[in-house]
Amino acid sequence: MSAPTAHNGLFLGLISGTSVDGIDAALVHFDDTSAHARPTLRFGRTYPWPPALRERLIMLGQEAHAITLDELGALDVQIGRAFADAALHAIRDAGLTPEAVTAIGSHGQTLRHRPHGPVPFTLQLGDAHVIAERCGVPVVADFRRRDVAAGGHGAPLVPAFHAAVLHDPGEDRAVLNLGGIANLTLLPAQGSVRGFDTGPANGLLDAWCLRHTGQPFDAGGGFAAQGSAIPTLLARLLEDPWFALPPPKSTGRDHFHLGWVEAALHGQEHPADVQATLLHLSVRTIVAALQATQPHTRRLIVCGGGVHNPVLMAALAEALPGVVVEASRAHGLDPDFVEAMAFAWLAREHLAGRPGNLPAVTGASGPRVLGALYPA
Ligand SMILES: Nc1ncnc2c1ncn2[C@@H]1O[C@H](COP(=O)(O)OP(=O)(O)OP(=O)(O)O)[C@@H](O)[C@H]1O
Ligand SMILES: CC(=O)N[C@H]1[C@@H]2OC[C@@H](O2)[C@@H](O)[C@@H]1O[C@H](C)C(=O)O
Repeated sequence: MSAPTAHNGLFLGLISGTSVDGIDAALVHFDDTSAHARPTLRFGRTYPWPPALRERLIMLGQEAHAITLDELGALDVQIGRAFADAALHAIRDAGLTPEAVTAIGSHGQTLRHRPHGPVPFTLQLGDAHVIAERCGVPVVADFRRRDVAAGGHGAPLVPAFHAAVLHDPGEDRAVLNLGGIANLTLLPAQGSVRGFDTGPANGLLDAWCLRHTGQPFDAGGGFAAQGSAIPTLLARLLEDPWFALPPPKSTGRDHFHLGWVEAALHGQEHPADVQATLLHLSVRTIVAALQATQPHTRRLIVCGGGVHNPVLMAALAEALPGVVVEASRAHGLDPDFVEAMAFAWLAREHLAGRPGNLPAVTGASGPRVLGALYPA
């Protein structure tokens, strides 16, 4: 079989994000071979995790849960199988066969993200050999570690894709991903792209909501709307020194988890008020970061699951008078599949031999081709 090239058109992006809410699959067509080719989402769907595997992943992501080497090895394969199943379903559900797909870009599942310290690392599992074997399609995977090896955070990676498809020379824009963690991409009309994580978003909202209502997420923001933010709690949470760090910066659920919230509670708080406080924590940290880094932003383009939370979206718009706050759909990008599309794009950049990272975003010492190729 000949090696895949960036000249072929259809790529499949796969990711499970920090919310572990499902495996997003996006079949993306690119209209030419350049990095700025227009991507079209041909098919996007989120496939559920096997419930026991999801439960274990959430538990492992929350705090310092111990894991044996045996379990780690098995998890890598189990996640790889779940990703392969999602890929095969997506290809079939789109009415295609694997031969139609040039390559799969698989992010895998982040289990730990520790880009600081004497031995910086980031760990995504989901054995790409298993995906290539089961799908019969070349896979590009392990996108973050080369950037970390080059002194970067290995995250966020999606700003390069945002820049390729959403930059407008006529206005200062920003793109906000409201995932488990929130991250911003700054797209000034002129000047270089920047991007960084701003802190927790849906991850904490989901965890608190599950504990107090039994529901996996706060559908429509109804639970938060029953309460009011508690100013003293909000102030205590904002004291976390991570928020004051300058970019480049990235974080994960191993930092912002339920234990982190509990450490700031007195115990008398009404659960709905805590939910509202966590929602406003996301808004405050996003808005503060945007105002500090690109104060003249005209348009904030929002993607990620948080666009479906009207309470969160309204609070953001209210905190940003003069800024157009809109979901990415207004720009032809389904907000639920922007990240998966980005990993389809990153696979394509790998095959083209082009760097996928932006050193100004991740802090890496230079541009690097990201990921490794696992042949079909
Ligand atoms: N109808 C809704 N109402 C409120 N929140 C919603 C709704 N639909 C989705 N969400 C939120 O979006 C989350 C999923 O978002 P998304 O898939 O963007 O996260 P992720 O990709 O896992 O995170 P990350 O970008 O940090 O990796 C859900 O866990 C939930 O909190
Ligand atoms: C280590 C890791 O998985 N980070 C995620 C997480 O989820 C959102 C934010 O934190 C972002 O930094 C990143 O994901 C997206 C896909 C990115 O790399 O741009």
